[in-house]
Amino acid sequence: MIRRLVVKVGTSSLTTEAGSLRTELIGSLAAQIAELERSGVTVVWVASGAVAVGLARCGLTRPQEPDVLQAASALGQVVLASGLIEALGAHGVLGGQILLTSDALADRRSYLHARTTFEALFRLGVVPVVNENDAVASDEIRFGDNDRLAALVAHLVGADRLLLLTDQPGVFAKDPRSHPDADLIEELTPEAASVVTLGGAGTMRGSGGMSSKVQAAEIAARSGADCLIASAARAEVIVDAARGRPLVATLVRRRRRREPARRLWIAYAATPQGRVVVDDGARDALVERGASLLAVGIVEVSGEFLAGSVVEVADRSGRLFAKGVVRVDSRDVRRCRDEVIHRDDLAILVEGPGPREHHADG
Ligand SMILES: Nc1ncnc2c1ncn2[C@@H]1O[C@H](COP(=O)(O)OP(=O)(O)O)[C@@H](O)[C@H]1O
Ligand SMILES: N[C@@H](CCC(=O)OP(=O)(O)O)C(=O)O
Repeated sequence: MIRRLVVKVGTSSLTTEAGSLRTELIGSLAAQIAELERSGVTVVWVASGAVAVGLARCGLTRPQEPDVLQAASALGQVVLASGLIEALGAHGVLGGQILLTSDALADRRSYLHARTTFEALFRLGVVPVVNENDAVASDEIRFGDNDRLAALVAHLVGADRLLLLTDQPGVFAKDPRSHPDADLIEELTPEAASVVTLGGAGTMRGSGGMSSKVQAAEIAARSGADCLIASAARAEVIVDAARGRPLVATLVRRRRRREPARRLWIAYAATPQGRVVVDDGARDALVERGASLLAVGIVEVSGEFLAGSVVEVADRSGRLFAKGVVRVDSRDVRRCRDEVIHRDDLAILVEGPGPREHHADG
């Protein structure tokens, strides 16, 4: 039995084509969350649909300019959160809303603040209903999709499991909408992932599609949580996923070690402002030995960035293998005598025996 669960339900499940809430499904999800809460499992409910609901209220459909989508979220979020909180209330559970932006988790201080608030809500027996703060998030700092947000929240609260509920029973070898005979992938190992083709969002309303769920599962796995991708419509899906009962779904197993939240943010939430290309020696030092990046190993710098920005790190063949926070402006990189990226600010994106095994959680 797990202790903490983050459940994320997508727009395609929570809203109808016409952009209203699916109240019956929401009621059933709320009943399951209430059942788990009563049996001592702490649940966070990440819910999408603010934009879809808001657009419908204005008589609009996607696609729209970003500012219109942000404005739509302002209309839709209150409806979405009230619908969910009311549904929880019908089962005797309190719900409270938390709206997050990626910089809230990037900055150490606000990360700790957010964590403290989640913990206080848990102590009060309140289920946090979470979404991105779409109305104020700028393009640069947006998570962009709630799958990733849910994975970073799973890390923040130390969840043992992340459950991504959508309109499909899991990840298929190909998009089941265009390939109805595609096989369901029961466990997404790196080998299995190599045969999967991920299409875009299934509906006009959903945004992330299956590829953002697979990326989110990877973040969860790296932060110590198993991830299940399953159908929101399957009866008792949340309860069965929490209790480890048999379930048609796609599982991505957790890795042995949790990574620090800041490094997960660098790897997955931050928008890179530039790129450095390094030689093979520097690549090996970073990946195999967990070293910091020194100027001597850098062969090319592209983009203009300031100290403190996140940049991509690629090898000579152009393969992106890390991201990190630079300590110098782009024009000073070559002259830098200290670390250009300190090892603590570096996220390695490829498998290797290196730094990830050595760092405690942040
Ligand atoms: N390989 C795949 N396996 C399963 N679904 C896929 C795959 N590739 C693309 N999809 C699409 O992803 C959709 C789910 O993503 P999305 O619409 O963003 O859902 P949500 O709103 O629940 O986040 C599915 O309806 C499906 O059409
Ligand atoms: N924050 C947005 C959700 C964006 C999103 O990730 O949607 P989905 O792919 O349906 O989970 C909203 O509430 O409309």
